[in-house]
Amino acid sequence: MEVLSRDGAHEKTQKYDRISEIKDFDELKAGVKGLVDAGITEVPRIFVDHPENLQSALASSNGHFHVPIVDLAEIVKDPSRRKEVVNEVRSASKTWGFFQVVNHGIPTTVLEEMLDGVRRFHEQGAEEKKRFYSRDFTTSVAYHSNFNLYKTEAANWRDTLFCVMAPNALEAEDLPAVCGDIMLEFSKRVMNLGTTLFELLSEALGLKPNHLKDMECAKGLVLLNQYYPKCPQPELTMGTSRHTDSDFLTVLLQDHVGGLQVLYQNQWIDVSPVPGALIVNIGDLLQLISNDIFKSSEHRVVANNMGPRVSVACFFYTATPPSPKLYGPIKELISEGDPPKYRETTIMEYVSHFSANAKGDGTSALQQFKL
Ligand SMILES: O=C(O)CCC(=O)C(=O)O
Ligand SMILES: [Fe+2]
Repeated sequence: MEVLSRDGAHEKTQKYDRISEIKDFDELKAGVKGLVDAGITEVPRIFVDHPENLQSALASSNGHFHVPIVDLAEIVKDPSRRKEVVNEVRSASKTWGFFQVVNHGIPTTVLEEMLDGVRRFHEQGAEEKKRFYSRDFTTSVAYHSNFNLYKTEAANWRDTLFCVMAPNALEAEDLPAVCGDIMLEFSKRVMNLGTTLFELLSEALGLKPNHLKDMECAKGLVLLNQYYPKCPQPELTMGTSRHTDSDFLTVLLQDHVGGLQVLYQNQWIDVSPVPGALIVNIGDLLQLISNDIFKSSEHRVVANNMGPRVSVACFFYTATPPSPKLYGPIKELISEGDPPKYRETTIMEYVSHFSANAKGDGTSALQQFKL
């Protein structure tokens, strides 16, 4: 018998044939939802996380801190308020890397119908979903559980429907029938909101309103339609392990269940559901091009036994087809006193490093691009 290392992680992976259990799970093509539907009452060991991750998950959320809320109606009603809104966006993007937006122009009915559509997709028959099951991220539509299933030490209690909505327009018939129409409607509106957000973020960096848009930050949109089934032992696993987002910017729609947390001043703070609001967070690529002025913050989702929980993470970046553009710290933000902190990269190169490192332990791929 192999002598086990004292390192708990190693010990855990050596005690059983983890890869073959992962394969068995993956080959069912029914996700975590499939396990729950099959009536499991215990979390299978491929999902069981390290005690240190779970302990801090339970001891979280200090009521002193709240993610900032930015009211976008101000800039429509009274253009003279724009400067104050830009200041709020700057301050939130530098410190939290997260804020919520209200009065963002997307009707609540569209948000609710989108969440319902994602729920319908994940709750339809297993056979229907299986047709979309894939780990090929160069396709436009793929359903799977845990994009990094074969890399992490603990799988997450989550299934995902991945859809590349822009720059190449999809037709309703390319998308799952139960949610295609609402995805197209929702994406169109999120693209419009993205334009407004990138204008505000450009101004917050002291640049012309079109700067980030002209760099094609708002050109590509990927939807990660997340489904977190009710978990029989939420104290043993995570919904989404700690991570930063690899994109420029994420607009996140969450339902009423809660469980999203952001790391702020070394504490996990709940990003509580606010009816009708959308969450906005800075991704790694925006941290890179802003030369660390904006912060891509770690966040995670705890598992729950109230579920299911549904969310839609809208990633702004051009993933498919890959953009040949090189991205580095923006020239206008660089001076003798503020030299570039990162080397240039393409989105594809960055995302490849990110995925290779997506082990669920919060290690940032940005470090590898530091000068
Ligand atoms: O489900 C959520 O609220 C967050 C998901 C997330 O962080 C992601 O997809 O990157
Ligand atoms: Fe995320």
